[in-house]
Formats: sequence, structure tokens, C-alpha cells
Amino acid sequence: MIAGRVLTGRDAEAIDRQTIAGGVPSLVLMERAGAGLVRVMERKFKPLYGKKALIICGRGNNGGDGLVIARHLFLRGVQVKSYLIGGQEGLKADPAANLDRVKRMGLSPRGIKEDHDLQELKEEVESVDFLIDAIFGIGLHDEVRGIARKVIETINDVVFKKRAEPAHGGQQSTRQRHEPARDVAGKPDPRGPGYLGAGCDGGDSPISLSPMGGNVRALPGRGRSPIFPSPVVISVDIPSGVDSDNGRILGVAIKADLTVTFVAPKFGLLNYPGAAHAGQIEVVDIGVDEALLERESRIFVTSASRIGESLVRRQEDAHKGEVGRILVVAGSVGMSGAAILSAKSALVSGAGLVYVAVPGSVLPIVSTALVEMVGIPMPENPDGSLAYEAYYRILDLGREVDALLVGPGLSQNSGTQRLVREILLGLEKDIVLDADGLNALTQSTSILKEAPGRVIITPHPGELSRLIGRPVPKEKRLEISRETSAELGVICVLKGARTLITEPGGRSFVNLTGNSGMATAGSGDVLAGIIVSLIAQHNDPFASAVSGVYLHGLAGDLAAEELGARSIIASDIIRYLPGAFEEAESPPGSDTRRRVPPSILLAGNTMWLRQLLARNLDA
Ligand SMILES: NC(=O)C1=CN([C@@H]2O[C@H](COP(=O)(O)OP(=O)(O)OC[C@H]3O[C@@H](n4cnc5c(N)ncnc54)[C@H](OP(=O)(O)O)[C@@H]3O)[C@@H](O)[C@H]2O)[C@@H](O)CC1
Ligand SMILES: [K+]
Repeated sequence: MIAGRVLTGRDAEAIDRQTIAGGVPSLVLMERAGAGLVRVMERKFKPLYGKKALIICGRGNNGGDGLVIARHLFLRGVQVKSYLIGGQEGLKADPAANLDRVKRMGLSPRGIKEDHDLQELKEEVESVDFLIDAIFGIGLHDEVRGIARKVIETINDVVFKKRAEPAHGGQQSTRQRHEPARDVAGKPDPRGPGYLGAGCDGGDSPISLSPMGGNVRALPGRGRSPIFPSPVVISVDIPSGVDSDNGRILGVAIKADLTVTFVAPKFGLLNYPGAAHAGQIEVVDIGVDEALLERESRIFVTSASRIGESLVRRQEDAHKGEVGRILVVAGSVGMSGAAILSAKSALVSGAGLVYVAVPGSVLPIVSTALVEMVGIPMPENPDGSLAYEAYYRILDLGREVDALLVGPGLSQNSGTQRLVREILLGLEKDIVLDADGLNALTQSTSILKEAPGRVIITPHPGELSRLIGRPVPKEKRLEISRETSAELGVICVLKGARTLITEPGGRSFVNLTGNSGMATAGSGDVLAGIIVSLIAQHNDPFASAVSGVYLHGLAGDLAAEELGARSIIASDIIRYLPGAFEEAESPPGSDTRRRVPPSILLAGNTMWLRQLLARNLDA
């Protein structure tokens, strides 16, 4: 499965190093990076002529990019002012070479060394159209030190306050109310005062990667360009202060409206909390070798076209027994909903036959709610949970199906937990293990290694933390997913904003669909049902897990568009699943593909990356 690549900062450094060793001078890469960013600005905010830009440069190569940007913006008639943190002395070779060039053009940057330099910076930030953040890029991995920290705080503070002013949507004076706002192209902005960028986006893909996370406001409705408030904060490669390896905030970080990143999106731009600082993401190709990218990167983003291709088409003469048979082992008294939701989403996702093994007293509820499944009453414990005595029955049924889902709503009864462990050891089948199924393995993860079948675990961070006995902070999601997957030999679907799907071989997918409304009871049961259904139809657990997560998020996005994220409940996700399948299965650009998925946009002039991303991200 090929898809859009993602890099950690360290991967990106390795690619830069090897590209330079392969004969491309680092100054050339810097020139391509800076020029590429200005091309993105030109496309999105044309005309640039006469606009004001403030460029804040750090002392490393990210700052060097900033100096290249200063030169290219100046040549396009932009009024450019730049600052260099720490002053002009003692820069590294490439930034120093670019400092010479800008000085020869009369654009000498001012130094920011002391607190009293911040006052002037404040005034400048208030009066510009664009603020370019070239303070730190992928070279930053520790808490931001020194004056740079105050510079970042000052920028965030001034921008935040400026946007809270009446002219930006707060209390308006009579004059402001009568004067339509102008976007950067000078056109009246349909949103009213204080927003930039409407109507000058030059036909970009309309959905930014993280429209609500950063400061970018998306216009209501699909297929519209985001509106950029003024000043537009543009980060070079990554918002300064975000760790490109993992999205950690290193004490303080720029809140960008737009991040123009080089070669490929950095994982820190996609993973929270860094993702909330990135705004819209654009990728600029700086001409590195595709083979290098393939070698260095093991992280991908989910994409509609690949998902569509990986879904199995049903044969015209399909029989229900041939299109996926599933056994769901779920439910207990008081938790029958988990069994219903997961079985229903498995059916809606295309499985031909779904058997549901539940405690006998729960069966009437489940059967009434879902007449299409085949309910099997099982022995139960006094507390209404599935009894260990169900083991042989479940084993017999399990041998007949293509895949199993074990866990939703099972409770934490010790007998039920023993049953779960024995099922894992007794069946050589693909088994999706969710919720209480995972809780049954706390302190006995070795069972996952011994299980003869292929196991797909679908924990949220709390469940994973209980399973492996250590915390799972956001910035360690990738690392811990990789370790868990490799050590236990399972496919790990780590749920949450930007769900990560990792296989034991080390490949990970970052999912870009979904929204905060999906953090709702039963949402996980629906996901587990989709994944098991795709596995039963498809027989490739990793592709199924990736597709399932994507489709689940897409269904949630479709639901959010009509219902609002706040009001989504789990059964809504199932209701919108057919729409999600329809979109994923229709060819890109066709009328039936109603929704462009969140995309990373691409600028640049080398075809291969454009094609790769266009193909895989549907940008
Ligand atoms: N390599 C290439 O070929 C290409 C690279 N490109 C660009 O270069 C960027 C990477 O550049 P980079 O590696 O120079 O690191 P960068 O992000 O500028 O930061 C280093 C600076 O930060 C400072 N600093 C560090 N930690 C700190 C802290 N805690 N608190 C405060 N300061 C701290 C550190 O100071 P020092 O440790 O030297 O005192 C140094 O001055 C990359 O993102 C892309 O934009 C493109 O041009 C394409 C080609
Ligand atoms: K930056």
C-alpha cells in the first residue's frame, strides 16, 4: 500500500544530509525551500505587490530560509522587514551567505537581543499583512531558551490581541460596520471585517488539514477556501517551538495559520498538540530523490484513493456466506449496546453474516435491536457477564467464521477475562480485540505473542496504558505504538485525534479523517465493527484496519456536517457509513465523491512528488 509519506524531523535531517552528500549543495536546497514558500504565498494571496511582510529569523538554517524568503518577497514588490534573533554575528555558513545577499539588497535584518527590542517587534507585528516565522525548524528538540522564547510569546500575544479587537469580529464602531473588510487581494471579504485571504486562494483544495486547530477559519460548507485572519502567520517548515519528531510543544510555540513544510509533512505537524499549531499545511518539493524518501520514511497518511482501491468489490453473484462471516463476542447485562453497535456496523460495512455471542439474558435486547444478526445465547455469570463455560461453543462457532471481534461491553468479570484469553490461544483466526477484551490481558500480554491467529488491538491511550503498564502521552504515541506492535506481534490501532495504525514491521499510518464529535460513547464499538467486517471480506488485516479507521472518521465528518460535531452519537456514525463507503469507492473527481478529504497541499515544480501526493492525498 503506497500513500503520502510523513517524516519525523530526524528522518528529514537524514534526507537533507544524504541529498547534500549526493551532490546538491545545501544552499541550493535552502534557495528552493525559500522560493517555494514564496510561490505558495503568491498562489494563495496574490497579488503580493505592496503588501507588508515581517520575517523573524532564527540563527540556524530555518532562519536561513527566512532570509531567502525576504529576498524573494522583496523582488515581488512586498515591503519586507526582517529580524534576526541574536544579531548578525556568528551565523553558520548558509544563513551567513544569505545574510550577505539580503544586505547587498539593502534589506539588512535588525537584531533582537534584549527585552527592549521586543517593543519595536510588537509594533511591527501589529501593522503587517504577513508574519513569517523562520525561528526554528526541525533542529529544535529542547525547551526553547533565551530571547527566542520571549519573541514567540510576543508574536502569539500580539496576534491574539489583534484578532480579538473590534475590527476582527468583536464590538464594531459604526464606521467599521459600514466598511467591508478587504482581503489581502483588496477584495471585500464576505465574512466581514478582519479576515484575509478569501477569494484569492487560486483554486486550492478547499479543506485545510487542521482548519479549526490553528487560526484559519474555514468558510461554512464544503468546497470553500479557508479565510485567513490578518496578519497571516506563516511558519517555515514547522511552527517554531513544535518538536518535528512528535508534536510536543517545547515550552512555547508559534500559532500558525499556514505551515509550508519541505519534502513531506513532519509527524509533529500531524500529531497533537503540535497539530493545533500548524494551521493549513502545504508541502513544497525541494527536489530530493524519491528513493531517499521511500527509504527514510515508514509513516504514511491515510488517503481516499488508496482506501477505495483496497476495498473488495462484491461479485454480482455473491452469496452471504462468501462476503465475510463474523463472530462478535460481546455484551453483558447493562452493556448490550456495545454488542449491538459493533454487530450493526459490521453488517453495514458489508459482512454477509454476523453471529453475536452474548450472555443469554442479553439476547432478547440485542435481537430486538438488530434483527439482521444471528444471536447466540451463551451461559452467563451471576453478574450477567459471559461465563467461561461458553468457551467450547465459541470455539466451534469461531472455526466457522472468517474473523472475530472480541471485547465490546464484556465487563471485567474474571471468568469472562479467562474466556477471552483462552479464545485468543485456542483459535487460529484474525481477531479484533477491543475494550474489555484488552482489559482481559492486563499483565498478561504474553498471550498476544502466543496467540496463533493474527490479532488487531484497538485501544485508546488509557486502554493501551493499562495493557502495557506505562503511560501513553501524546508525544510518545508513535514510539509506543511501534514498540507495542513489534514486541507483541499485533496490529495496533491507537485511537484518538489522528488515530495511528501500526504493524509489527514498523509501518504506521496517521489518519486524517474524524472530528472531536466522535469522542462519544460507542464510537469505538462502531470502529471495531467496521474493521472486523473489512478483515472478513478482505483478509488483509493491516489494510482493513487502515481503511476502517479512515471510513469511521469520514462517516463522523459527514455526520458532523449535518448534525454538528457536538451532537454526534455512535449510531449516527453508522448511519453515515454508507456515504463514507460511497465516497471512498467512487473515482477521484467524480460527482459521487462529494467530499474532498482533509488534505495536505503541494506546491513545487518537480512532478513526482506532486503526482504522488495528488494521487494519494487527492489534494
Ligand atoms: N539541512 C538542510 O539541508 C536544509 C534545511 N532547511 C531548513 O533548515 C531547518 C533546519 O535547520 P537547522 O538544522 O539549522 O535547525 P533549526 O531548526 O534552524 O534550529 C537550529 C537553531 O536553533 C537553535 N536552538 C536549538 N535548540 C534551541 C533551544 N532549545 N533554544 C533556543 N535555541 C535553540 C540553535 O542554536 P545553537 O544550538 O546553534 O546555539 C540553532 O541556531 C529546516 O527546518 C528547514 O527549515 C531547508 O533550508 C532545506 C535544506
Ligand atoms: K519555523
